[in-house]
Amino acid sequence: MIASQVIRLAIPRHARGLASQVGSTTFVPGSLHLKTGQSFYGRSFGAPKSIYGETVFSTSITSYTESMTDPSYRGQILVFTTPLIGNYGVPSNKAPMDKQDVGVVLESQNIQCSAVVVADVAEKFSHYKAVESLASWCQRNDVPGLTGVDTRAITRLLRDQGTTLGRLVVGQDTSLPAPSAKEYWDPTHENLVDQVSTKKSYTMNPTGDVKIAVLDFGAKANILRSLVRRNAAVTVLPWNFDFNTIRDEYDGLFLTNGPGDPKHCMEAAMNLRRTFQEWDKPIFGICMGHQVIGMAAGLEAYRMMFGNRGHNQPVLALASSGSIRAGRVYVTSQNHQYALKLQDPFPAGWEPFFINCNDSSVEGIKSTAESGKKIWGVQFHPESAGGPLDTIEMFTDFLDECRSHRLGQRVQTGGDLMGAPKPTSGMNTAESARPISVAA
Ligand SMILES: NC(=O)CC[C@H](N)C(=O)O
Repeated sequence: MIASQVIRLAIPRHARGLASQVGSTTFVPGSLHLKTGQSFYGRSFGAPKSIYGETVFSTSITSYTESMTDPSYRGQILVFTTPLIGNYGVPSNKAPMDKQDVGVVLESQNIQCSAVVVADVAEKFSHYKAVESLASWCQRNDVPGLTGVDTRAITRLLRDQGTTLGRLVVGQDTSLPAPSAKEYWDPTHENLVDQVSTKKSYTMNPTGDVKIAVLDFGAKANILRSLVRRNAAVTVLPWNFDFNTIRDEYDGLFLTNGPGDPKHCMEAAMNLRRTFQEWDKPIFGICMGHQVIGMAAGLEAYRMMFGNRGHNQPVLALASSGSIRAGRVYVTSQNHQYALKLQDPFPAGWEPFFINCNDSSVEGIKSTAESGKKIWGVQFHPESAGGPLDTIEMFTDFLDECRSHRLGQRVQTGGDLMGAPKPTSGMNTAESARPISVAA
């Protein structure tokens, strides 16, 4: 790659000077510099501030509001491949906290990504629930945006060279030279989970009929909502809380999504390994939660080239369990940069559950029937928000197993986890498990 390569694509004339007027909106120039030397020039919107971040792309067509509030995008400059973004505006983010809702409409209180890059930001928006434009929402959240750039070119670069550190530059700063390679901030060096996880535990829907503890690595609201709406009493705990100290009070354990490199969550994986050994109630994890389950099981997590971000990722089920049938393809919502390594053989007591149809990466793992455990991890997001709901019933499956365990009953509805024999010695023990490790 040529270090000083500059790609000037469709640079609107007004983007080269200071603030200028288009219609009723004032635009200031903005640009995106990549550590690999490429620069893209356009117009800024939202907060007038320059920031560093990890530049990633998402192929989602809708749900920019849900993606931008997903805490797993923390530290990232999010490039949307869909050209027109903002056309349905932004809704009010207030919701009740009750048996149906968890206090927010979107995936968290605020925008979580560092910045957004779009080909064409909608100046006008229209939706019956919209209360403001994308630009004004970004401004209020102190998040900069860049528009008027060729997001196809940026995406092709990121696809070919992998996720790349970037700097989004706004206003006067656009006349400064691009940063040198060593000036780029790398969010993966930070424990981003610690920044977004709750600091204090709290409970939602306390009268629910099944008690679920949630380790919060940066929970999307729709995960909590999906549990609450199925009448679970949900206690959310900080990511590094040792669940073993309170586990007898709960019917199940859930591990959420979360930002950054899973190796920052080793402490949680070590705690969880003990839980596997000493507790036989159901455990379910999504995305970061799935990676932590995998590391605790002795699998390795590695960094993918550009990850999977979008709401159209096909996964093939390799095993049947609950509502999931082996051999079926499910379309899923995803946002991840890391994945568990497919290894042969899998650690004792574990098997692959899903595989990605595009890149063959591991999309899910589960405890084997022989292990007697009820543990599932999925790399994708069954709760969607946004995206398809093909796998939403996995929440029902999990809570059914928790209720069934609680009642000491067997659920006779088929699927290899249903009615599995009681725990034996099939699961990894501290001695047999591989060391917890993360590939560079
Ligand atoms: N959505 C998530 O939980 C992402 C997990 C992890 N941060 C990754 O990028 O792979």
